[in-house]
Amino acid sequence: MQLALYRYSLPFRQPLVFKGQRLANREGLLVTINGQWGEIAPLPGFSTETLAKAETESLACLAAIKRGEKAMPTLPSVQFGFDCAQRQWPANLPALLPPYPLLQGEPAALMVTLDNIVAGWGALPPTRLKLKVARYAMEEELALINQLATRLPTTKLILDANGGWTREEAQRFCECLSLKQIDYLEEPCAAFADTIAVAEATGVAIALDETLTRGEEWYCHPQLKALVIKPTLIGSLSDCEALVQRARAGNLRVVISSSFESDLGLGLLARLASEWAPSEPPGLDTEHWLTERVTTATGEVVAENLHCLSKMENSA
Ligand SMILES: O=C(O)CCC(=O)C1=CC=C[C@@H](O)[C@@H]1C(=O)O
Ligand SMILES: [Mg+2]
Repeated sequence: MQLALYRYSLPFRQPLVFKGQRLANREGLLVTINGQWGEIAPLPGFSTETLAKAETESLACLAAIKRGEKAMPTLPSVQFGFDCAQRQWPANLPALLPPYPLLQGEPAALMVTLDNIVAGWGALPPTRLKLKVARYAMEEELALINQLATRLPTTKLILDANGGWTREEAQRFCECLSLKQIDYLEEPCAAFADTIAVAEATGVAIALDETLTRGEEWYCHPQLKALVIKPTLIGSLSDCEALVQRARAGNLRVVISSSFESDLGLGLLARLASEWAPSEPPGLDTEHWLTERVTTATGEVVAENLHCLSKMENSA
C-alpha cells in the first residue's frame, strides 16, 4: 500500500481576509492512500487547528496505517482528508448544478465593476448570487445589494454576515432590505439565539454555517431555511452525513460549501454535493480566487506544485 503526504501553497489572485486575517496564499496538505486522494486544509480564522497541528497528526495517522492500524484523526481537517482518501465513493453520481457565484470585495470597488460582472452573465444571470456583508459601512453594503437586486431581478441573493453583527445591527440592516430577493442571510450574529431573534423581528430567512462547525446547539425554526455544510471544517464525513439527515428531517435545504480548498479538494466537495444535495446549487465558487492548480484537467496530481513531506509503503 502506498501512502504519502504533500504540502501545497497556492497564491490567491488577490489577498483575502478571513476573520481579520489577511492571506496571500492558501496552504494545505494532500494525502494519498493507495492512489486515492484527500485534502487537509484548515482555514485560518475558521478552523480551530493550525496547519502545523494538522501536519503532525496526518504524519502520525500515516505511520499508524503503515503499522497496519486504523488511522483515528481527531482534528476536523485531518478527519476530512483521511475519510476522503479511504472512502468507497459511489460509482454513479448525479450531475451537479453549477455553483452559485460568490462576490467578495469592497462594495465601492464592486459597484465600479458591476457593469462587467452583470455583462459577464449575458442573457443567463445566475439563479443565486452570494455576497459577504457585515464587513464595510452598512450604507455601502445596502447600496450594493440594491443595485444587484435592480440589475438582476431574477437572481436570489444569499448574504453572509459571518456572525459579524450584534442583534441590533443585524436588525437595522434587515429593516433596510427588501426581502423579496433575499434567498437567506447566513449567520447574522455570533450566537444562535440572536440569529433567531433577528429572523423573528425582521422576517428574514436564515441559514447556519459557523453554528454547525462550532458544534453549537441549534433547532429547527420556521425561518431557518438552509444548512451550509463545510465538510473540511466539520471533519468526519459521517458527522456531515448526520447533518444532511437532520436537514432532511427538518425540511431544510443543504448547501455544500467550500473553504477555499485547492482544485483537488473542490473536486471532492463537488462529489459529496452531488451525492448529498444534487438539486441545490453548491457554494463551491472559490477556485477562481487561486491562480494555480494541483491537478491537471484530467485529474492527475501535478507533483511539481507540491512539497513531499512523507512517502511510505506498507506490505498490505
Ligand atoms: O459558501 C460559499 O458559497 C463559498 C465559500 C464561502 O463563502 C466561504 C468560505 C470560507 C469562509 C468564508 O469566506 C465563506 C463563508 O463563511 O461561508
Ligand atoms: Mg458562511
